[in-house]
Amino acid sequence: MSLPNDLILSAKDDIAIRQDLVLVALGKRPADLAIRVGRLLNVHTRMWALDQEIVVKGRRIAWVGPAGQYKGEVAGRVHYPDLSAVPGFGEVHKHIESTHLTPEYEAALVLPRGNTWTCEASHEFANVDGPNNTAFWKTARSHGVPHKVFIQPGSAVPPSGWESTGGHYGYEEQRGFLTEDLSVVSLDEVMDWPAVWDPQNPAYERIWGMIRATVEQRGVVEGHGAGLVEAHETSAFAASGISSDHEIWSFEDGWEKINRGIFIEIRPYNFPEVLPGLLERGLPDWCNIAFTTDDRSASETLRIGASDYNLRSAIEHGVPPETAIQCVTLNPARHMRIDAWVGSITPGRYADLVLLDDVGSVSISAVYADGLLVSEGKQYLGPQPDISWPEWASETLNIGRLLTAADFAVRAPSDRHSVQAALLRPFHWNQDFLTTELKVENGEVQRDTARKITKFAIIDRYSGNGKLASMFWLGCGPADPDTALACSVAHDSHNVWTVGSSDRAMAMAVNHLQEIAGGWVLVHRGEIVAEVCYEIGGLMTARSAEELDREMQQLYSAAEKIEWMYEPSATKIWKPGFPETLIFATLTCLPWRWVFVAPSDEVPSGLVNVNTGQSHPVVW
Ligand code: HPA
Ligand SMILES: [Mn+2]
Repeated sequence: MSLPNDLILSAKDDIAIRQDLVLVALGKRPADLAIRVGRLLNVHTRMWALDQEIVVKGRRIAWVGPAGQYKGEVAGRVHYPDLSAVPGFGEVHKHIESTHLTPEYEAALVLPRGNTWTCEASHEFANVDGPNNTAFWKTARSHGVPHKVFIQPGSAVPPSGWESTGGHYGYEEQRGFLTEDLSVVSLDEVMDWPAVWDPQNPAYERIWGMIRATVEQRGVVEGHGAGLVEAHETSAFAASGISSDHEIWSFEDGWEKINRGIFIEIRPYNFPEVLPGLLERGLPDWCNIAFTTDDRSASETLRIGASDYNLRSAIEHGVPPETAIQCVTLNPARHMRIDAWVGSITPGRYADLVLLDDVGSVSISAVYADGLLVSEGKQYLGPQPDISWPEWASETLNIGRLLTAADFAVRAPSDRHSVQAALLRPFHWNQDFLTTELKVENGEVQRDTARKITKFAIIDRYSGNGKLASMFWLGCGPADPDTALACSVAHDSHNVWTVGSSDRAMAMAVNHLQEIAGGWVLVHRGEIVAEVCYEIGGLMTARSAEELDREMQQLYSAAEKIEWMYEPSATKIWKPGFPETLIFATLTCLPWRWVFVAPSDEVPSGLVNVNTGQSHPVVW
């Protein structure tokens, strides 16, 4: 009798799998494997049980209990007497796109680090190709990859009412996604807060349509509540039906939200500000807390780890290991309503185990996912399919023409020797943009490197009409002459951005970016000195983490030869040196106000206030 392959979760297949598991659990049908471990953490009781056996059929757990007591037949047995088994680690909020690897290579990177399932916050790829987003995220799993991706279609598609991208989601789209199969579980981070509270906002109908479709299908509405801390704001955030927040930047932020029923998803770089307060208060119940990655590049993951790093860091901050393990397993699984499939080592769930030789330091000896031994140490042993991604995934930059230096000129009103100019910084969260006076030469407004003022441009990569907007930014970009950096990762619309000390270098960088179908291009003193290919969606590459890291290291070393301008800004993730975090400087969600977007009829200059809808010329 053939069983479904149990890869893409459908209710029909799940029932067939469970009917078989019932008979295996009763010993009436044979099992495939018995994994005997020194001890096993039951995350439902937060207690260890000694000398346990996990009996596996197919990809699932059929039976768990004291070693030797299972009465059915078992085809194979393995025994790890000195290891502690904990459930596979899950990510409740992660943009796999930010690893910049396609899902089959993400799996090879994160499985050895204990991460066996991920709730993919997919507004990134969804803004590149909205119609194919769910198909994209099911492809690797359909090829048998044992890392499970639970798909969260993006509410931020497009991210604000003043942007248009490769996707446009509303009620009908979200209803369709949620009825496809069980792998689509929620609505990705609702983060356009003005579109939630303000009926006058142009995206109000669209956002509430997506929320309604999610509620209708009993999905989870995920949130992004950066800067919403005050009682009325957090009450409104919770009252909307938004169920979580991962933008927890302070203890007060997390405390105000968790006390209003909001599930808090804490990222490791926020641990120092958030965890001590929770521990000092002796928080007795951590079930409404998860630890999660959000965004982490392949290079950073190779350097510090994946979910294992999140767990290790929380333990180092004083969270008891067993409680911390619940925060990366059962808590996020329950929050996302997928705890029937992942989050614990119990019958019916996927056979995902992390075998630790030391719990406190999260030292991983081996990982099982779907009942398969997928890693020993850092060595990935699982399937590595060679997926030939279709053109809708690999040809996604549609600027439509080669650009010239003249395209980047900011022209002054006639007969002016100087103008007033609007300035933004990376992560400029002030009520107003900055203003300054800039010189005019031959009718064009000039940069002022001495005051760290350079030009930043956003190029529409979707319409094919080759439109772009340029303005002046403070405290970022290269000081060296004829130098520019271009990238096709521009959260969350993922147009193309470039920052540079000459219009010629900016045009050169963007034109080469078009040749490599997306990624990074660095031009130094008029020469292309480094490139990194993100050929899938302009966001990811179908290569190993190690291969991508080698290319990133070449970019970093070329960038070290350049003087990068810097001014502190509103967040600690903005640092001196190579401005890699500029990929996040084009966000248009909370807590931004004035933002720079690709030009449109509504916002021809690209400069708009997402709270008020007010736009403004970049010079006057
Ligand atoms: N919030 C909003 N957009 C994003 C994030 C985030 O945490 N990460 C990547 N895009
Ligand atoms: Mn967010």
